[in-house]
Amino acid sequence: MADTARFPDLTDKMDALIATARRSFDLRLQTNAGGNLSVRLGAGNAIVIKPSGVGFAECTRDNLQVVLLDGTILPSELKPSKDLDFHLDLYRIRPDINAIVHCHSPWATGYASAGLEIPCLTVQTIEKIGRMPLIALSANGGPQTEVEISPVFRDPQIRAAVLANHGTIGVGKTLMAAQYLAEIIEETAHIAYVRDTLMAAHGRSTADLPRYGTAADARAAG
Ligand SMILES: O=C(CO)[C@@H](O)[C@@H](O)COP(=O)(O)O
Repeated sequence: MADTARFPDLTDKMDALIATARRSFDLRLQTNAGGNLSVRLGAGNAIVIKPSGVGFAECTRDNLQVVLLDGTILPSELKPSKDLDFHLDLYRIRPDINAIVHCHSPWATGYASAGLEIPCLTVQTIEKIGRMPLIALSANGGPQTEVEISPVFRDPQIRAAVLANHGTIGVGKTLMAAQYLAEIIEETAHIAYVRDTLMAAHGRSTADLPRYGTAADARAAG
């Protein structure tokens, strides 16, 4: 494990990442060895990231990877996540991002596989997320990389996105903030499916729905 002299918060950030990964696994946002998550170290120029091929429930202080923002991988028996490059690029272009949770949560990935952007249809989702763009697969039809992901997150308002046929990304100032977004994305996809199914069954259209927004919207409307 990299030395704590160089990164005094290393152990704390590793333990936070392990706890976040376990929470995702326990909530079934991510099973098997898919998905990945990372957190920026206090020094600012390095991150801790899940090792490639290791499941969220199997992350330990010994297998987590430390990588500098310039791409230098600190010595380890394992390799960092296959998605390392998009994680690093997001930290470089968005100083406000200190944590990233990427998972293949089923309801959201179902929407993403249907080519549908998940509607931010609850007041909480409007308030916490605002909009979660659907990001297309890479030009060769493979998983999205920083080429597709970074341009979307250059908008400082974007804190969540859905990857077509792949999964979701939540970013935040802390791992818990990013994790909460991963949970809200999944919950919103499930709620949207229930709403759309019930409306179709009752012959209703979204035109029948009331205008709504956040409490701030309501106050502003007077
Ligand atoms: O789905 C994808 C492809 O990028 C990844 O999230 C998934 O395979 C996990 O890869 P890693 O174990 O992080 O290397």
